[in-house]
Amino acid sequence: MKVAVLGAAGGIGQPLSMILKNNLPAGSKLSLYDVAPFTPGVAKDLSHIPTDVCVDGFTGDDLPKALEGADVVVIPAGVARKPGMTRDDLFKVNAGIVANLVKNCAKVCPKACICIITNPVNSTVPLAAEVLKAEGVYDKHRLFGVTVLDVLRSETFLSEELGVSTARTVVPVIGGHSGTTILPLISQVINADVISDERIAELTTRIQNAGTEVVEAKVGAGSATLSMATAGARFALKVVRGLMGEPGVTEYGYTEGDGKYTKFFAQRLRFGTEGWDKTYDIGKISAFEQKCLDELKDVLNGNIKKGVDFATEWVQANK
Ligand SMILES: NC(=O)C1=CN([C@@H]2O[C@H](COP(=O)(O)OP(=O)(O)OC[C@H]3O[C@@H](n4cnc5c(N)ncnc54)[C@H](O)[C@@H]3O)[C@@H](O)[C@H]2O)C=CC1
Ligand SMILES: O=C([O-])CC(=O)C(=O)O
Repeated sequence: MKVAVLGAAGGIGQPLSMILKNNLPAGSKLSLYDVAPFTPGVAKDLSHIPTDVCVDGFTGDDLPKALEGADVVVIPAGVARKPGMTRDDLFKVNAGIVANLVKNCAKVCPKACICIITNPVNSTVPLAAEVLKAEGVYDKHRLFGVTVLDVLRSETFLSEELGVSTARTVVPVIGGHSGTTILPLISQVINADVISDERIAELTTRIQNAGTEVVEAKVGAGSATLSMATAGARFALKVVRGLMGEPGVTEYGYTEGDGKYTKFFAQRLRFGTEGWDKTYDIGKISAFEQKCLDELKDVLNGNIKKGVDFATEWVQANK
């Protein structure tokens, strides 16, 4: 397997690449690309870790070299939030970055599974889909928005709440990846019936605002990087396991599914040898969760439209 990380020299990119170097199957290749000129140095640094994963670093005009033969591309390239900003405020800068990187993927590794971390994920993923369509290579089973950090946070907060190990805490998180579009299904957590409705509402809000909690605590130095690197690696390694033919590997991710709720929607996916091959129904949800789900659809649809509209213009301008 070859995994390329675009934005590999950044706050997420470096620890994500380190986790991948330490955990990809023996014989894999890890390819790092970033506009930062020291990216080959990050690769050199990682290359001294004794695992059977070969690392290469690229910058500048060498993006095609970085992408050559990639099976999985993970994209954390772009700017991060500062206090007072919403994820949507990042769109202006990050939309063009994602469009350009994805166009390169379409040309060099059209069959790669692309995992987008760059915010606002709710919009950058539909945007990427349009760019891939314009290049004639879009396959909805191979394009993902990485929303699994919401799952990690939910596992942490719910295990603290219930006093049980994180290893035994499973929390589905559906919808999207910003504010009220993040919908943890706390009613489905084992023993959640001991948590009051009021407390469930508080926990839901905390999970929805957890990114902002980190942005504020980092006082201007960026947003979640280490927890995100952990989440991004968990996701990418599962995509790899699916591609390698391991049965029954699942995770939550934001993709173009069956359109039951919104065109792009985060839900549990199963990974196969051609990308995701099955989405799981959200199951029985509480009245509170149903109300949240009804309300998030308009917001998410607006975010999706924003990405599609941008891509339509971008594709015309960059023919
Ligand atoms: N999906 C999620 O759950 C999360 C997403 N994020 C998002 O991830 C993105 C990256 O965050 P950080 O790593 O903290 O930011 P960062 O600023 O530390 O790193 C971003 C990296 O992207 C690189 N970059 C910029 N333009 C590029 C281009 N055209 N090609 C290649 N590389 C390029 C920069 O040189 C930098 O090294 C942000 O948009 C942030 O909002 C952050 C946390 C969670
Ligand atoms: O909040 C942000 O800007 C970064 C992010 O997506 C998260 O931490 O969930």
